[in-house]
Amino acid sequence: MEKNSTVIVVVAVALVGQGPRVLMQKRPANKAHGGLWEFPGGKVEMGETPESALVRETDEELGVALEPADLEPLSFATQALGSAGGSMVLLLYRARKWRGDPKALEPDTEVAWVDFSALLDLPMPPLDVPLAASLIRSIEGVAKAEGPS
Ligand SMILES: Nc1nc2c([nH]c(=O)n2[C@@H]2O[C@H](COP(=O)(O)OP(=O)(O)OP(=O)(O)O)[C@@H](O)[C@H]2O)c(=O)[nH]1
Repeated sequence: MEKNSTVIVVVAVALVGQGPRVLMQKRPANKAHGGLWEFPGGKVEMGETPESALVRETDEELGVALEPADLEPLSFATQALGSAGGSMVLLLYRARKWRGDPKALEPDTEVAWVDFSALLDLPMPPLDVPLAASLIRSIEGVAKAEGPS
């Protein structure tokens, strides 16, 4: 049987604030990965670039305005979609600048600022665990490069 070669591209962003801390979003109970905490974002739609999809998703979900130039590619993770084939690729960006105070605008979602020290204790979808670890390492790398304060 011919395998499905569809690749679903999902984009997500780590909004990083002082602390450091990161904005996480709780998924609606009735959706895939319901009740788990993830990075805000969603699927890239036809005609969009990954960056324009993220600008749209963060506007819709959080009411924040991101500039594509402020999106730093950070890491990615992939997952097979099941026996029919196909896969999902999750691209994680990092942003330190945005306009607006993030709020949970979608029904049945929550947002929370999470200290990096507590991030890996959150219940997250499986793909987010290595991505969260990459995020923590990236900030530790910045702290080392900048030297003791
Ligand atoms: N946004 C986002 N989605 C993630 C993350 N980790 C992860 O496994 N996913 C999965 O990627 C998929 C993204 O779908 P979504 O439902 O958020 O996308 P969307 O906003 O375009 O939704 P829709 O298809 O319901 O309209 C979901 O299966 C979601 O569970 C993450 O950190 N952020």
